[in-house]
Amino acid sequence: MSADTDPGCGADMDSESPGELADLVAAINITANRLTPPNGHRTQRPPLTHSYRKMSLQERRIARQPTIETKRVSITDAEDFVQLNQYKLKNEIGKGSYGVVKLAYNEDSEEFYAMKVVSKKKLMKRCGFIRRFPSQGSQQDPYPKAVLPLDSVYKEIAILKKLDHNNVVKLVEVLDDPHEDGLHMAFELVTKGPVMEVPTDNPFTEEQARLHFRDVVLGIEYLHYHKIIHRDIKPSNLLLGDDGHVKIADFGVSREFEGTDALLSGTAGTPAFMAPETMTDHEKTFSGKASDLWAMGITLYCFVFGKCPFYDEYIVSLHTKIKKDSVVFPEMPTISNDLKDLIVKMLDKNPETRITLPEVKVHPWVTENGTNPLPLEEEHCTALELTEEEVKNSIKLIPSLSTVILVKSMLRKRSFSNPFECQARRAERSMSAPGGLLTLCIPVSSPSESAIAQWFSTFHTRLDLPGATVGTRPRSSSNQE
Ligand SMILES: Nc1ncnc2c1ncn2[C@@H]1O[C@H](COP(=O)(O)OP(=O)(O)OP(=O)(O)O)[C@@H](O)[C@H]1O
Repeated sequence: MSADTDPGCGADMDSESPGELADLVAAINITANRLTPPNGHRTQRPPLTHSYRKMSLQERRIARQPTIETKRVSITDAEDFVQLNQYKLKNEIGKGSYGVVKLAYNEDSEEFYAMKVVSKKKLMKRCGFIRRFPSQGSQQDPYPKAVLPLDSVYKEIAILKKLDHNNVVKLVEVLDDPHEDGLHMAFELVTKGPVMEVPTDNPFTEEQARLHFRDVVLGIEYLHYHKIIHRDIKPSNLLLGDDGHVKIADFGVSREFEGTDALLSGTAGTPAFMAPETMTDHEKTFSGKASDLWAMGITLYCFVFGKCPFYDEYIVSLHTKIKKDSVVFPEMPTISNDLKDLIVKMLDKNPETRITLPEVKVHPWVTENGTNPLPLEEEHCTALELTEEEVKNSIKLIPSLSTVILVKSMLRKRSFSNPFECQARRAERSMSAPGGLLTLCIPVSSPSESAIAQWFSTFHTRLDLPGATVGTRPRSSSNQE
């Protein structure tokens, strides 16, 4: 939704509703057993517990597949879908300011995705129109390059490609054929859609709000750690997955920064969620991190009251309220003093004294007085590691063709000698450096490929001896010794 046209407190989903989307996905009879149960309604969320959070943190340690970039696209229209390479595009499930989002079935992976479809021509026209009518007397380009709509989509793609976190939506594939108008972005499907439509008469309980807010905190910590300011945090950009976890979406106005924080200027995002310091004149810079924290505070308020704390249908009056008015807590529903304390600290008009993310993480409301701490930054933000299971099954992770050739050769020759080394070199080395040569004889009757590879990988990593040569003998000869 565009920042210029809507203060952002209204619901902006006019396509399939979240419950309908889950039903729709489940109803499509292709891979029913792999999909969301038909009753994907909000009230059916699985209970979230602390151990659940621990489990998914371990799960996410497995690195995701990198985003695929496809430059050749074939599009054919069928009766009730459009075939786009391996994707069948079906119903529209959402609308953004730059295009629509469709449910897409990938015939290769047999999974559903959310396909954002953008018309490059329309985006170019939009900026062309603005370029033809510069504001009167202005010497400056009224639409600086960084915010050209098409550029901002490519910027969004560049950012999304780098991200791999449980609480951030994943961009799976970008299909961008220079000869086609449509730019397609396949995202993982987050079946329940926006976590909340604002305004609503059914806000979350404090417990529900805490669960979702903690996900947002982790997602934002990950983004800030990777030097990205989201700039448009609001409930409609927080998508709820089948597993009850929230994922941050829509990086259309995000910014990358260098150093410890972004020094931003100008307005971006959704007016009702914008921090007071962002509404000053354009030359003044402000902290990107602090502005994300403000938007998180407004979001938390929406979670428990179902409406924004500052609202006016006129942008100028809205800005005045955001800059001048104090936060008012309605009598109903009543919320705890800890939660009030957190919201007030997040909605501190002064970005210098506003609560920071590390402080939010240890706030008593967030941690339930320290009984439910959030993981440390290094536990969920740093580069992904192998899980114990992956190390155990290292045969599945053979990374290079040369390793595969090595194992195959060992199987064929029943020898652990290096197949890439020529006979002569091997002989030369064994003659010249007999002391450095280690020959191991192990009994092998009929080793399986995986057994040899597993043994080899364990042996290889433990031994770590340059020039070590490993040989095998048939069991019979070994038995004779
Ligand atoms: N990965 C996804 N899974 C499920 N639904 C999605 C997904 N991504 C987007 N949607 C749906 O499509 C809608 C539009 O998303 P999109 O990101 O295009 O627009 P937006 O959030 O309104 O942002 P903007 O207009 O600022 O680009 C979302 O509100 C959501 O309902």
